[in-house]
Amino acid sequence: MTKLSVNINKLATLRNSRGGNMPNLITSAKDIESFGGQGITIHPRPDERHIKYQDARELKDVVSTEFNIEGNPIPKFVDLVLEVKPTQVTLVPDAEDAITSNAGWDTIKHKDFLVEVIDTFKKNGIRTSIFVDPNVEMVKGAAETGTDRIELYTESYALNFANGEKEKGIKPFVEAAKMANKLNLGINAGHDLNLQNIKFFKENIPDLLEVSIGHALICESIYLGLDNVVNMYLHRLK
Ligand SMILES: CC(=O)[C@@H](O)[C@H](O)COP(=O)(O)O
Ligand SMILES: NCC(=O)COP(=O)(O)O
Repeated sequence: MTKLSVNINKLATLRNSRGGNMPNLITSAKDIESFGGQGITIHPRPDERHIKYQDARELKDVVSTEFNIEGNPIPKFVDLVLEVKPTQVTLVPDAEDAITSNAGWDTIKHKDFLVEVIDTFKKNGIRTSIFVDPNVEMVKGAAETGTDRIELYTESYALNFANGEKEKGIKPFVEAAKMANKLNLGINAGHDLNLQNIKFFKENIPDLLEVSIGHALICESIYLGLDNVVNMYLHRLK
């Protein structure tokens, strides 16, 4: 079974745009779980433009499914994760000014760093995952870091799928996943997955353990919820 972990970064972006506490992340996380979501993902960035470090602390007390914290393991991120102790930490090599994640780790070049930081998290009972491009050499490098899982960076798949080239898009992911299976690495995936492209991805990736989905899921929730809410307003305005 593939678990769905809902990334709530975008809810925090919306909340922060007005100050105040709407939408409320704690209520939203609980609701997502009550609707069947099997995990909550957050990706606090150094500028805290969406998820704030304090959100991570508060969510820890209410998330009863899997809590996944993603981010670049700079010292303050490492301290936060060690304090919060989520189920899983996903290491992402994103630059401070990145609009969103845009590359996986070079697991060969950064092997020593990754070995050290993964060891720290694992000693604290936190499952580790590292964000990688669908590249067999990077998967082999990931296995050497001691990580429990990899997260396949799916932007290229999503782009190819949207361009009508799903077979071309999925191919490197199938190869990377087969290598991960061979090396006993668990497989997660994420970035730009959506209601259109998720089924084909799931059907083709052997032993896909978890997907984390945020941007599209929140947009789709707006598209699919607008009809209902507009009509609720109209009803009250009668
Ligand atoms: C690692 C990954 O792909 C996601 O965490 C994605 O980067 C979401 O982050 P933003 O919501 O900041 O775009
Ligand atoms: N790890 C990927 C994630 O959490 C969500 O990415 P996206 O769906 O917001 O692109």
